[in-house]
Amino acid sequence: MAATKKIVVLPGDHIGPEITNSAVEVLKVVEKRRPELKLEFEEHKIGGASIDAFGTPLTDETIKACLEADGVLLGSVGGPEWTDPNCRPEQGLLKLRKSMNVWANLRPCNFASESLVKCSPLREEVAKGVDFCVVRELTGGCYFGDRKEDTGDGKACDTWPYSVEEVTRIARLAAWLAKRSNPPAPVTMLDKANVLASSRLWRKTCTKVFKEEFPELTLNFQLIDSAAMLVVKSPRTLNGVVLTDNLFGDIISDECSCIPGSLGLLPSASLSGVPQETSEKVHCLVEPIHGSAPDIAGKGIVNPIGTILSASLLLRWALNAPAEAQAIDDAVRKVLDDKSIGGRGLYTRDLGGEAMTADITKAVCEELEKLL
Ligand SMILES: NC(=O)C1=CN([C@@H]2O[C@H](COP(=O)(O)OP(=O)(O)OC[C@H]3O[C@@H](n4cnc5c(N)ncnc54)[C@H](O)[C@@H]3O)[C@@H](O)[C@H]2O)C=CC1
Ligand SMILES: CC(C)CC(=O)C(=O)O
Ligand SMILES: [Mg+2]
Repeated sequence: MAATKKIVVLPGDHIGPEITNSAVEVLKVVEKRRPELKLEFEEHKIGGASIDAFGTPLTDETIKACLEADGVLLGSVGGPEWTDPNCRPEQGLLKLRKSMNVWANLRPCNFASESLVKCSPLREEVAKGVDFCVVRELTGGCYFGDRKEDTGDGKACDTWPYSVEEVTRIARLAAWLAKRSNPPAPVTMLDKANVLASSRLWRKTCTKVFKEEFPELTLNFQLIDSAAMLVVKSPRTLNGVVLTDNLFGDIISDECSCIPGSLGLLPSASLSGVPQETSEKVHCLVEPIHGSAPDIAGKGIVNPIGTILSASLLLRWALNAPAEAQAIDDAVRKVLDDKSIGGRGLYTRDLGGEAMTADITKAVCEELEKLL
């Protein structure tokens, strides 16, 4: 009999439940067509929903469930209604990442379908062929450094700590990813080494790791401000692996989402190690890269593709089911390429179309049924 895999689902706030519902529907199709992959879904609260129910953005019970699970699927947290700086929805997500020790956040940026090139605000010849993966350090840096709130003295402060150990492990993971490509992909590290001490530690550590352990790989350095310019001017120069810290990775990946056309398209997977490289349990948390989009919540118009592709990453990284993950990617591509709808694919409003969240989800499920 197939061993049941437990997936913890954390819908979160605003559009969170809409997008996790879509991804769970898609995963249920996989389960239906692959009886050897038995999935059990267990839902918990996080963020504002948890504050409202329990007075805290993340309970110990939810952390325990996530640590015991085979994988965690998160929607999004946050919203303007939670205003207490000492009890914010986002603190729940940061605490979850730290508790699961998921220090590596992989954010692939490419075209889920080549037909999307025409949705890019960039000219076609600039946008086409973009294919890189942002490897963002996720449990260090200024999101986790000591901070001081303004307590009425008109002063606030955030700190930006990194250790050689934290940089070494993410550098090795980026190199491991780069080596999986044929030919091996170049790695571009983004930092602010002309100003920040933590960035200089990153450069020194990455240079050492690549020179001593991966001399066959190319490691380029790019300052983060000019990298932000390259993302819109010549994004293919970043093709390969883009290695960067927590804050820079957060910001640049939202900018990168404009290349394929919408923040709603891009998935992410956060890992506590490389599953193929260790016998220890690797925790895996998947989520779209966007936030809780309060401006469009509850209208049925959210683009669910970033979350559906996150479910694909869950199959790939947490459940060792690469063929099923590929089938989801292929189903998404078919839906985006479906010319039967006004001759231009099935798109939600963020991509200039009229499809509802439910239309996209249903179409992906139907295509997936045919593929599996
Ligand atoms: N991982 C998480 O849970 C994250 C949570 N947040 C939180 O989300 C809240 C809103 O933040 P914003 O800055 O507005 O960022 P956001 O990512 O929620 O939205 C930015 C813009 O993109 C649009 N958008 C986002 N996802 C979309 C989708 N799937 N389909 C169509 N359009 C989409 C929104 O409608 C909005 O206009 C804040 O409380 C923030 O802290 C922000 C980023 C990540
Ligand atoms: C804690 C967050 C809301 C961080 C964020 O914006 C992200 O991970 O994309
Ligand atoms: Mg973000």
